[in-house]
Amino acid sequence: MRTQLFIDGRWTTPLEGGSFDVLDPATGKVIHRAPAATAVDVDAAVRAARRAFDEGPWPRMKGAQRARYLRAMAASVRRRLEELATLEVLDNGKPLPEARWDIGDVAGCFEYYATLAEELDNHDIEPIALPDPRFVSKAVREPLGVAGAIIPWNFPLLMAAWKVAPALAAGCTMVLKPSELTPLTALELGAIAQEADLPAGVLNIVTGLGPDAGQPLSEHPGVDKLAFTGSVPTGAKIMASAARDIKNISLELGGKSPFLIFEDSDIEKAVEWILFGIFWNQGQVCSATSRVLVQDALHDRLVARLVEEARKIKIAPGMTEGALLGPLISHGQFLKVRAAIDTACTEGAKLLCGGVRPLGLEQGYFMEPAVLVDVPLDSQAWREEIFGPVVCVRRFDTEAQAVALANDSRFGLAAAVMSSDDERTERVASRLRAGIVWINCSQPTFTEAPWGGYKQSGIGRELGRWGLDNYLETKQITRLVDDKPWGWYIK
Ligand SMILES: NC(=O)c1ccc[n+]([C@@H]2O[C@H](COP(=O)([O-])OP(=O)(O)OC[C@H]3O[C@@H](n4cnc5c(N)ncnc54)[C@H](O)[C@@H]3O)[C@@H](O)[C@H]2O)c1
Ligand SMILES: O=S(=O)(O)c1ccc(CO)cc1
Repeated sequence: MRTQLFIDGRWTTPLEGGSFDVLDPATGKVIHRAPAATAVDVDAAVRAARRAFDEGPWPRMKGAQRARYLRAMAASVRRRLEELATLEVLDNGKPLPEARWDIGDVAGCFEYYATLAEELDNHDIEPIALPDPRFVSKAVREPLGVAGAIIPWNFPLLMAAWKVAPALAAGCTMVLKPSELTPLTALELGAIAQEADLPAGVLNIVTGLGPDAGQPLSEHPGVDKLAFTGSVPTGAKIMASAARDIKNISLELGGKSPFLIFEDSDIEKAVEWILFGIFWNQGQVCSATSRVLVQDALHDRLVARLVEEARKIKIAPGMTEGALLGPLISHGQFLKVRAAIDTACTEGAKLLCGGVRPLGLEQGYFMEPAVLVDVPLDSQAWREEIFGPVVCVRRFDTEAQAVALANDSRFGLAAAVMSSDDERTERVASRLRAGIVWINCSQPTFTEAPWGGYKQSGIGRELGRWGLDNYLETKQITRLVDDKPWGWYIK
C-alpha cells in the first residue's frame, strides 16, 4: 500500500506531511494511512501536468504511439489483476468476483481507448465543404489540455479508468483525485504508469479529502477541464468553481432510476434483473434501478417472489466464497441508508424485509437487502437517491401512467423496461427521459456505449467515442486559395 503521492513521474511525500485513515468496511478497522494532499501538492501536480502538456511530447505524438503506452498500462493491470482485486475488496468491501470483474474492465477500458487513439490518426482531420471556392477548410481535433479528474468510491479503479484512459488517448495530461474512502488502487495506477514508462507529468495522482485536495484541483487556473463523478451537491460546487474561469466540465452525478415491469413479463426473469439492478455493489451504483414500477396484475406475485429471493442473498465479507453482498462503504453510509428506510416507513411505506445488520456481522457496515412497497410518490425514499441496498416498489395501471411516474424525477441517469411486447418496449424506451435505457434487463455496462444522464444526473457522456470527445477540442483551419483582392476597401 502506497504512502506517497504520484507527481511528475515520482513518488512524493505530501509537503505538509499529512495522512489519513483508510478503513476496511468489513471490519471498521484501520488498514492503512494514505497520503493527504493539500493545495501545495495539488499545485505541484497541476504544474507537472501543465509542463507535460505545454512542453512535453505527449499531446504532439501520434495516437498510435500513445496507444502503445495505454496497452502497456492494460497489460500491467492484467498482470496485477489478483493483487488489485484483493486491494479493491479490502478498500471498498465488494465481493471478490465483482472486484475481479471491475479490474478486468479497467484493463479492457485502456485497451479500448488505445484502439481509439490509433483511429484518431485517421480521423483527426475532416475536410469541410464550403460554398465559397476561394477557400479550403478543415476541422481538426486536438487534445483539450490538462484535465482534473475527481472520482467517488463505489467502483474505485474503474471510475479512474473511465477518465484516465480516454484523457490519455486524446493526448491530454491529468491530475486524478480519488475518493478519500478508497485511495488504494488509484495510487497503484502510479506504479502502473511507471511500469508502462509513461512520460513524467502525464498522469499525476493526489489522494486527500474533498475540501483539501478536490477543491484546490477544481479551482486551479492551470486546469482546462474538470471531469467529475459523485454527488449532486459536490457536482454543483465543481460547476461553480469551473464557472469562475470557464473550464470545460463533464459531470456524472446521481440517479433514481426506474424499472418498468409490464404484466406480460416472465416473473422469474423480472425478479432476477431487479435483484441485480438494485442489490449489486450493495446498491451503491448510480444507475441502480431503485424505483420498481410493476403493472397491477403482476404486482403482488412479483413482490412475494422478490422478498423470498432477497432473503436468500448471501451477505459476507468480500473475500468469503459465495458472498453476493459485502458491507456498505462506511458507517456514515450505513446510518444514511438506515435513516432513509426509517423516514420511508414514517411517510407510509411498508418494509417487507431487510434494512438491518445481519446476525454475526456486527463489526462491519453490513445491511440485509430491503424491499419497500407502497412507497408514497412524494416521499423522500421515492424521490431521493438512497445509494444502498433498498428497492422501492409501486404499482401502475396503464403504460402512459408508468412512463409519467418514471419521468417524474429530477434525475435521468438510467431506466429499464421489461415486457414480452417488443413494440411496447421500443415505444416506452423512446419516451423515457434518461441517458441509458435497458430493455428486458438492468445494468449491463459496456465500454463501447455512451454513459451519462439527463437532467440533474449530469452533463456530457463518458465511455465509447463520446468519452474520447470529452477530452478533444475542435479547431477550424481555413486557407485562402485565391489571389484576387478581398475587396473590403479596394473598389
Ligand atoms: N453518475 C455516476 O456515474 C456516479 C458514479 C458514482 C457515484 N455517483 C454519485 O456519487 C455519490 C456517492 O459518492 P461520493 O460520496 O464519493 O460523492 P461526493 O460527491 O461526496 O464525492 C465525490 C468526490 O468528490 C470529492 N469532493 C468532495 N467535496 C469536494 C469539493 N468541495 N471539491 C472538490 N471535490 C470534492 C470527494 O473527495 C470525492 O473524491 C452518490 O450520490 C452517487 O450517486 C455517481
Ligand atoms: O452508475 S455508476 O455507479 O457510475 C457505474 C459504474 C460502473 C459500472 C460498471 O459496471 C456501472 C455503473
